[in-house]
Amino acid sequence: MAPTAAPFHTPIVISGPSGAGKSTILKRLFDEYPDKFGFSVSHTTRDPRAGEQNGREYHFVTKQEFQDLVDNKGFVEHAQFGGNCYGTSIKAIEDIANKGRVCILDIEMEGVKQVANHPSFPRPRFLFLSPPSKEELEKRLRGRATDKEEAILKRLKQAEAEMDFAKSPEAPHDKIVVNDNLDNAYAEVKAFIMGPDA
Ligand SMILES: Nc1ncnc2c1ncn2[C@@H]1O[C@H](COP(=O)(O)OP(=O)(O)OP(=O)(O)O)[C@@H](O)[C@H]1O
Repeated sequence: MAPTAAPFHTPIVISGPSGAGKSTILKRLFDEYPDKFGFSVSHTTRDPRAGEQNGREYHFVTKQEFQDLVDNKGFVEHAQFGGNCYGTSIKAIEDIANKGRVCILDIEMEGVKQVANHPSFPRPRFLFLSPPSKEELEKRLRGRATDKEEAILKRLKQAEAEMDFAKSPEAPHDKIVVNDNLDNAYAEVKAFIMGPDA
């Protein structure tokens, strides 16, 4: 009898404005299903901080190594923040799938576009988490109390771009969940993520 192939788990891309509730909902999902999901380990050109281990928090690479991966189309998405490069490699996603887990990618709008347009990477499933309104998003960002005023205003401006993109015809999302009531939003996200082949 032919050996049975391990079930293939299509990765899930979750995006949405900062403050929409992605971390809150993913934490709940990982707590409920501790062995089912995984985040891929990203590459970065920034230096490791104390306590960080290569291959655990990040794959720490040189600028040249990073560029080689870019040139070889080894990243599904990559970007620069604060002078350092960050990217999600195909191999890092496969590493999660090879453990029999569903890879969850929590990425922002530009990354979503890159994943959707990648020349060889199979299309993942795209989920967009939306706040109920701009006013509520602002309330939550302020309530979270992790950012200074300037950062909050920047996040709100970026949120508008994310929301406009989600409504545009080029958006790849298979599902949009509005995070109004947390329990309802969690149930909807869970239903999307668990089916059809998770
Ligand atoms: N349905 C909800 N009702 C009320 N508050 C919520 C709801 N969902 C999340 N929150 C709160 O909103 C704030 C933002 O949520 P969270 O940090 O999960 O957002 P995020 O999308 O992960 O943002 P970032 O992309 O910046 O990490 C948190 O303080 C969280 O507790």
